[in-house]
Amino acid sequence: MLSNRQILTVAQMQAAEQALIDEGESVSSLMEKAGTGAADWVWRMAAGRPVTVLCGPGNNGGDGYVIARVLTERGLKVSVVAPLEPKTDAARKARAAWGGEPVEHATGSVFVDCLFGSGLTRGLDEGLEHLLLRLARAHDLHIAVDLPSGIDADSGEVLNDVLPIYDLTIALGAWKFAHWMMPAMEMMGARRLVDIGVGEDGETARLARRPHLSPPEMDAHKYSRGLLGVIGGVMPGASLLAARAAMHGGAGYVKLFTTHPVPQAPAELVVEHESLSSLLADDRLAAILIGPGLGRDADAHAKLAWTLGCDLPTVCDADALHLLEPVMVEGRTAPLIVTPHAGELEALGNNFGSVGLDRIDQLTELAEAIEGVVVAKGPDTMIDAPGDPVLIMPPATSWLSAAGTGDVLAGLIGSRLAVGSDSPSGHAVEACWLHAEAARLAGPAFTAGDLIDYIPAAYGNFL
Ligand SMILES: NC(=O)C1=CN([C@@H]2O[C@H](COP(=O)(O)OP(=O)(O)OC[C@H]3O[C@@H](n4cnc5c(N)ncnc54)[C@H](OP(=O)(O)O)[C@@H]3O)[C@@H](O)[C@H]2O)[C@@H](O)CC1
Ligand SMILES: Nc1ncnc2c1ncn2[C@@H]1O[C@H](COP(=O)(O)OP(=O)(O)O)[C@@H](O)[C@H]1O
Ligand SMILES: [K+]
Repeated sequence: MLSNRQILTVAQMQAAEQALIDEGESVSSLMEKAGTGAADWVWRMAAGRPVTVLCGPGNNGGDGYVIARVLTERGLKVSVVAPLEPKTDAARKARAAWGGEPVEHATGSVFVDCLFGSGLTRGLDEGLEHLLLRLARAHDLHIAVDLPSGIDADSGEVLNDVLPIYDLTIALGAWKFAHWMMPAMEMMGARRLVDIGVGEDGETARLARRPHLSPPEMDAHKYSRGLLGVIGGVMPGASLLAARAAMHGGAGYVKLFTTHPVPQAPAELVVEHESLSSLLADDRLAAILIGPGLGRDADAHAKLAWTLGCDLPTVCDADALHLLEPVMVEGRTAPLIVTPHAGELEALGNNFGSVGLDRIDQLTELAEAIEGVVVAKGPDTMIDAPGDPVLIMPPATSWLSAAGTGDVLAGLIGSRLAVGSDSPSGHAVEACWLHAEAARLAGPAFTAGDLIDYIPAAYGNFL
């Protein structure tokens, strides 16, 4: 059965195709499924208007010939541009079955890019880049089959400086990483998946599943729902944002520890100014969040080391990620979640020996090194825990690119960890969904403070 969440590398995709071939499929029969499935989407988009298909030399081009044949049979006017002759048997057969004559150039309504798919090994040369752009400019609607040509399927890297922007990308068989990773995902438009028979493999990366949250138990009380301690520092605003978000994330009780005055703290938030060690000695604490507003001085370092030494379920964000060292996590057994944005991921990489790697490898190596969950934030937020498949969040609104929204997310993760009803990575996923949903409900141009106001409504959408 088609898994609409599975994300495969090119090597995994090839292995999956080989498995189907071993079961009796041929490359041509797979191409027929891929091409007809893609043709259905192109047919809907074209709505009777002329279509131009650009076919490359490999099996992506082969899919293009199947699309051209199917749409011609359905009565559409179809032109094929084929700058390179087909090189694979299946593509040659598909071209013969189409039976038409390619043209040098075409104008029309719908442009279908079947130049290269997952077999792309390098950027497009100047001639192909110009052809692709010229054809794209000559059409109103742009559809990429499997992948836009010119991007690396495994990393999402865009290999040419200028490439078309697509209205629709039709993934074949399974998602590739580029469908959900920046910068490639930005040029894909809507994404649709066509089934060619690739089955479910529990080991591979996947899109994070929308969670189902529960209301408190009938006999719940504030401690049974979870007590979260938020440890602040020199910038009380950031830790206050995190604590306020946490109060709406499911935990029954949130305490903010800070030596600095917090005049804007709401009445419901308990602000503690006593010693950190006495706060951490409270055996009712279910989880700790440390980092937002902490600072990076010696005092902050000492607070972080002490906190991690208490071996409580802990979320480290922001400044804590610059101070975190391998010695601080040694011997810990309680769950640890770190929430770096791109810059903090680099900083952690320097301290934990995962530098010079691509994003996915950096993520997985770091999760191993800290023996905890890594939430690599950004437009393509990814979550990994040692031994688990990498999870990628569906894109959230770009209005989240506002100062302090990371503090809100950290508060939500801490809150879910304090609730403690799922695995630590499950809680990270819940929090990312709550965050994204609150942002969706908040609409345009919100601030981090506004975002917090939408968390209860977002929560309601997951009950
Ligand atoms: N396998 C299956 O069962 C199925 C696969 N399917 C489809 O096949 C696609 C993968 O097919 P594929 O592996 O043939 O790769 P594809 O992307 O068409 O191009 C490779 C060719 O391009 C060449 N080339 C590469 N980069 C280049 C560049 N920059 N500039 C110039 N040339 C370049 C490269 O040769 P090279 O020069 O690198 O030796 C090679 O000749 C996949 O995305 C899906 O659409 C479906 O039909 C379902 C069944
Ligand atoms: N362009 C974007 N699209 C979607 N989400 C984004 C985008 N930019 C940032 N975000 C999200 O907003 C939050 C920003 O966090 P962070 O970078 O730590 O900001 P801050 O430190 O100001 O709080 C993260 O959850 C991140 O995933
Ligand atoms: K393509």
